[in-house]
Amino acid sequence: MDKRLLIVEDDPGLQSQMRWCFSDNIEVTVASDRESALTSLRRFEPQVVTLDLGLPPDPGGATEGFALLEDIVRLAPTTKVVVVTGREDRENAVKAIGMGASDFYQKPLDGDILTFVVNRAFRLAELELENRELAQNRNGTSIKGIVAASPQMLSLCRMVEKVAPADVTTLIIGETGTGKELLARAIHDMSHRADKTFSAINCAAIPENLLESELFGYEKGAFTGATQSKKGKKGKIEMANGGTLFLDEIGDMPMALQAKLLRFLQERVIDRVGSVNPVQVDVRVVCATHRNVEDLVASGEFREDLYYRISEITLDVPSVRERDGDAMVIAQSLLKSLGKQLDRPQLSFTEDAAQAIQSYSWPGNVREMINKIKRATIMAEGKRVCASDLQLRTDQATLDGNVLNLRQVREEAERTAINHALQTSNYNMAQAARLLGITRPTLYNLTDKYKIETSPVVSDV
Ligand SMILES: Nc1ncnc2c1ncn2[C@@H]1O[C@H](COP(=O)(O)OP(=O)(O)OP(=O)(O)O)[C@@H](O)[C@H]1O
Repeated sequence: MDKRLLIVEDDPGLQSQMRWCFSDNIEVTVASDRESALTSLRRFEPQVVTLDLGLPPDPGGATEGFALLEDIVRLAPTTKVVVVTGREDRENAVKAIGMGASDFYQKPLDGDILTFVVNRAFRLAELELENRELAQNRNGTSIKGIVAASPQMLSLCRMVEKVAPADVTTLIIGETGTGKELLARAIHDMSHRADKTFSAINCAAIPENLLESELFGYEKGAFTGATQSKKGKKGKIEMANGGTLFLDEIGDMPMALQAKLLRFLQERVIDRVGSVNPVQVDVRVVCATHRNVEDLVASGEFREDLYYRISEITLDVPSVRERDGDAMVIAQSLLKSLGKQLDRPQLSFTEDAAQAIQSYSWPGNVREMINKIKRATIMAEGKRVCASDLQLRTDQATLDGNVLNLRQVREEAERTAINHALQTSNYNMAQAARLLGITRPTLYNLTDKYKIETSPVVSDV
């Protein structure tokens, strides 16, 4: 920091004495009255001002000095003002501090003490500047894996940073692909449990009859006849002991298991399947769902008491279309990382591609972006990804002169919807079927009929 000091002093003798107190690394300017002091303040922007309160036209009083102090605090609030008063003038010194001066110095002049006080003011100004710069630079987020620039997402990230160290049960809600699991991991990584296990289970992906033993484990001999039961096995809850348990798609948890989970959350003990000896477990629970849990409670599909237990804190992750400017920022970052991964590091978006990215509604959020940009990275010719490489067309086939009949329109619509559901659900057939409102076998029939790929083009990012 270039140090600049303004000395406001009307006595020419004192002015030059004060000048001599400061080493060469401080640029010193002197002013004798309020007007010239304000001119210097504007021109040199000193970090520190020493201000003699007794200025003309009231050199015996302090009115002009106080008026100037008020001006400085108003015009340059970060400037540190050291008020210089007479020996017996404690009262005015205290008043000046109350008005915003950072320190005071009492005459007669003692070079060592004045230098000490002024250097301390410079140090304070420097620390405050560093602090402001740090605060300003926090326009991104330090959460690993999260690319965000929108105020909506940045404020959510700040919340995550606050929630993480507190051992509260947290519910993360938001549309599919918005980053709920990423945030759950961030909560774990930023908590005091970070060096212990993060154990995740997707309640929608595991058949109901297996979910209980997956979660709670089972005791030796629990399932008569089953070979694996000879040994017994710890469930995900026990495996997370000391760490964090992430229950994804909690809204899909079967009713019977909801009661058992509630008991665990209340008493922090679990009963393995086939066991009568409860096991004490210390885990932090983070849940996520893309479903509206309040609606599920209203329709009787989710226990109200469990809902209150899991949502001590609720984090609502905005969809990509609700984040101002994030679609483009995330797309650029994905193009860079996928380009590197797929050996096409020079790729950039054309203007029409950028336009398409910003106007598309991204119903599958970041996961859909990954799939679309991965495809475009592979398909792009030359060094530019254009809108057609992204395949963001939303226009439906209509009965114009180019369409044969209603069956063709219907098939086209079905094909588009299925592709969309598969990409949105990251090719999870059960989830895609649910999105489409059909059964899994029907979805398989349709993907066979339309020869639609049931797995992504290349492996995940
Ligand atoms: N802000 C982001 N920046 C970069 N990548 C992101 C961001 N948000 C999510 N992702 C990536 O998008 C993909 C989907 O994220 P994640 O699995 O956390 O979403 P989700 O909300 O849990 O989805 P679902 O509800 O379908 O389980 C992951 O590969 C994740 O790394």
